[in-house]
Amino acid sequence: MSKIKIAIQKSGRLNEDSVKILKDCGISIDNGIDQLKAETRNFPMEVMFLRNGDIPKYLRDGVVDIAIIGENVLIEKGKDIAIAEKLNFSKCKVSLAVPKDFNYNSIEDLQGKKIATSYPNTVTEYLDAKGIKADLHQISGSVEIAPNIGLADAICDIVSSGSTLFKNNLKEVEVMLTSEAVLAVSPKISEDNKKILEKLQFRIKSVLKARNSKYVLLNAPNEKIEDIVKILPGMRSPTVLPLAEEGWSSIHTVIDQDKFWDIIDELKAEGAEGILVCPIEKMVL
Ligand SMILES: Nc1ncnc2c1ncn2[C@@H]1O[C@H](COP(=O)(O)OP(=O)(O)OP(=O)(O)O)[C@@H](O)[C@H]1O
Ligand SMILES: O=P(O)(O)OC[C@H]1O[C@H](OP(=O)(O)OP(=O)(O)O)[C@H](O)[C@@H]1O
Ligand SMILES: [Mg+2]
Repeated sequence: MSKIKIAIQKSGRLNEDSVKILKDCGISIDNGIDQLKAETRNFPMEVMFLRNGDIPKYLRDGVVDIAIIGENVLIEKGKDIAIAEKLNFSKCKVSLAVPKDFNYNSIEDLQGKKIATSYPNTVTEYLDAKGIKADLHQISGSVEIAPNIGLADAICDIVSSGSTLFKNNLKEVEVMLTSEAVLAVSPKISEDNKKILEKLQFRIKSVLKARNSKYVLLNAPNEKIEDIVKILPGMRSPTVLPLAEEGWSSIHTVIDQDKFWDIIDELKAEGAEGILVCPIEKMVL
């Protein structure tokens, strides 16, 4: 039977969440930590542990069928590679930054300047579109230190909390792109493995949907049910069950995590009591 080959990052920012999402999809990896390759239980899959930056080439060559990779890396060196699913973790930006005392007004201020980066294609494309010519200095890490040691006037690198920029006395001046972890697909994937990919994607969608949803139970007087149901954006319509106490009901529904606190305030105002909020493990739609 065919097995799909998936690449995940060997170590670094993406590794833990990549292993976790596979686990939440019911796929456990047999002792992958110090190996480059591991088998999985319960699913026709082989896992390769690779460097994030090398993965686009392995996908292009068909050495692996799919991969969990930072979208920013695909934009930099894998524009020909398709994204099957966005995974909602490792969210970051790729930005241009300059020293805090640089009097920056517009991108024109970078004309002819020296920019240090690990993302030369992304920067070149961004600057070309704005008619700016800069002198790129490609380095593979610790980019934020470049202006302080006189290596560059500006930098382009990943920004998340902004604390690395802050510590190095830099300020973000242009956000070139936003990124998150994605499931990418090799253009050479076989028909058999495409079917396995479909199964995996179905599981991933259920896991992601569940992560973003909460199961809510609450009690309310019967005369308030209609108003409360109007507030609740459930999967279909909420479940309403009578309580042992005459005149009261229990209402059950699923709501988006992001909307949760706003909705809770409205529910309380309508007389809801005993509100319970529970995590959901999987949501099959
Ligand atoms: N501070 C951050 N916050 C959120 N996501 C990040 C952050 N830094 C990096 N990422 C994301 O995680 C990916 C992997 O970053 P990491 O620093 O672990 O590896 P790397 O050194 O870029 O790659 P390699 O695996 O090739 O050594 C990046 O491409 C980006 O998508
Ligand atoms: O805005 P922040 O939250 O500070 O995150 C941004 C930093 O995170 C990444 O580095 P990482 O810590 O992965 O180290 P690395 O350079 O060794 O990859 C990235 O290269 C930035 O330097
Ligand atoms: Mg890094």
